[in-house]
Amino acid sequence: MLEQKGNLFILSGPSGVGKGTVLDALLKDYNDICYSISTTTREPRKGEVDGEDYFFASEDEFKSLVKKDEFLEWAKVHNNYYGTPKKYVDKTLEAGQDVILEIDIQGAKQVRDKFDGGIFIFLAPPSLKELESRINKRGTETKDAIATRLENANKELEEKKNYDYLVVNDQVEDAIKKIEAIIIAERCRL
Ligand SMILES: Nc1ncnc2c1ncn2[C@@H]1O[C@H](COP(=O)(O)OP(=O)(O)OP(=O)(O)O)[C@@H](O)[C@H]1O
Ligand SMILES: Nc1nc2c(ncn2[C@@H]2O[C@H](COP(=O)(O)O)[C@@H](O)[C@H]2O)c(=O)[nH]1
Repeated sequence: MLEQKGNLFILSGPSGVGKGTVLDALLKDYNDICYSISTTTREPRKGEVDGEDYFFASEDEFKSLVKKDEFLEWAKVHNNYYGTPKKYVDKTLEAGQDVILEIDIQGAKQVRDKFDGGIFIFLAPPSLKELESRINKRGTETKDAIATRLENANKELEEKKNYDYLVVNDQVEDAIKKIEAIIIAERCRL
């Protein structure tokens, strides 16, 4: 068979919809898809590990990486900076391995503009009420931060029309199955 580059999958959707939950479960089944660890200026949450969940950086460090053009995309999301390290993505795809990004909607837009052939999956909540309940239940944000995330979610949901696939995260297991089906189908694409 001819040497082939890997596929770039982009999983996006509003905060609290369950991107992390779905992706963690998916990656347990798929050890041949590489998760790109983002850099962020957000404070680590309890239990989060530097270099596993995120590369945690100061705002100065982040801005210096932006200046050096180290990010495939970056954005200010809910008052913190987040970016996808470019070198990791390039080198992994070149090696023929698939990569998945879990990023916000602004970042996904940048990848769409810059990268040819990405596969964009929008993860949507069954309702805004359910989204609010999930963020509240997670309990990792302050009241103000939750309000910002929900306000942003209203606008973000309008973006789903620009994606290749729409997956509603009602039951985690069903959402995982649908994303697995997308990955398999894309791997068979001629
Ligand atoms: N299908 C589901 N049904 C009920 N609860 C869910 C479902 N999917 C995820 N959750 C819960 O919703 C909360 C938010 O999920 P998660 O942290 O994965 O969202 P996220 O989209 O990654 O958020 P963020 O963008 O803020 O990082 C978690 O407490 C998670 O357990
Ligand atoms: N544009 C980017 N968005 C990213 C990246 N990594 C994560 N994210 C998104 O940020 C929000 C908040 O995440 P949280 O961990 O603080 O809850 C969420 O929508 C993530 O998908 C990135 O590299 N670029």
